[in-house]
Amino acid sequence: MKIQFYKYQGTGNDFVMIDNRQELLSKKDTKIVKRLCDRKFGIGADGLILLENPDAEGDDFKMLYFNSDGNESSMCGNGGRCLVAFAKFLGVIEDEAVFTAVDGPHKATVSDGMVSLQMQNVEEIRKFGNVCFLNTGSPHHVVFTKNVKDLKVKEEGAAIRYSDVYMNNGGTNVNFVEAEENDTFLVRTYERGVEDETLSCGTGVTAVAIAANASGRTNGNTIRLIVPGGELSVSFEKKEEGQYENIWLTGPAEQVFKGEIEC
Ligand SMILES: N[C@H](CCC[C@H](N)C(=O)O)C(=O)O
Repeated sequence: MKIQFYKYQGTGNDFVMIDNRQELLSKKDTKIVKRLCDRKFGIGADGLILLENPDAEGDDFKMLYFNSDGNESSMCGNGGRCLVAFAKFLGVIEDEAVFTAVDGPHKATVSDGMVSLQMQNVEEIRKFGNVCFLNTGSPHHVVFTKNVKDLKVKEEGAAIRYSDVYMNNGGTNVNFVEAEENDTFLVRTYERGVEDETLSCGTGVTAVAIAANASGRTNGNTIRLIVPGGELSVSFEKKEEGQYENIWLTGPAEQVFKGEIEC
């Protein structure tokens, strides 16, 4: 069966996007998803996203996210932003969206190629020295360090992701962070389910921004994150210790190409 697909990227985190409202693609076929994401035998992407008809009253659509290993996964922040741009391109929305993803409801706005996505509230942040662990729709280990540009992110990230602490609890994403001038941080991310460094991770930079505030590394509530694929910003409201709400991830989302592929 021929399937039409669109390729999107948000600060270098790239996705195969499929309008699956006719439910042409079987959601559970891990092998197909893995092949479509394969950078040699398929289209190539960090993940694959299905736009589906909404279940919840008042929603514009539903989001299903798959990592490039073919498995359905937790929330993807950059993917959510790209999906909103895709929905606008398809005429499913105009400049605002309400949709449900694996981690619950999301609101978003889109204008001039920039998408702002509201993320789930953060209820708990665990701190160990220069490390924070929190969930922003996906689990993130955040380590504040120096000389991030010299790190071997794939090796060092995998060592943490597969360590006993995380191995038997579903694993984690790993973010290496270096403070720049106040309210700006450099971030490199090892992504679970891609099992490599990605050029950007939306739920990752969201975790970094909140961890920086929670650990006293910034007093700001609008944080600039510089990633290998570009720049994102995260804004939030701190309610109480470890409680953050009204969290918004903002950055570009671009359609790169479209095509058809035999599935
Ligand atoms: N690989 C992540 C999900 C996608 C995260 C990332 N692409 C983002 O933009 O949030 C995980 O399995 O937890």
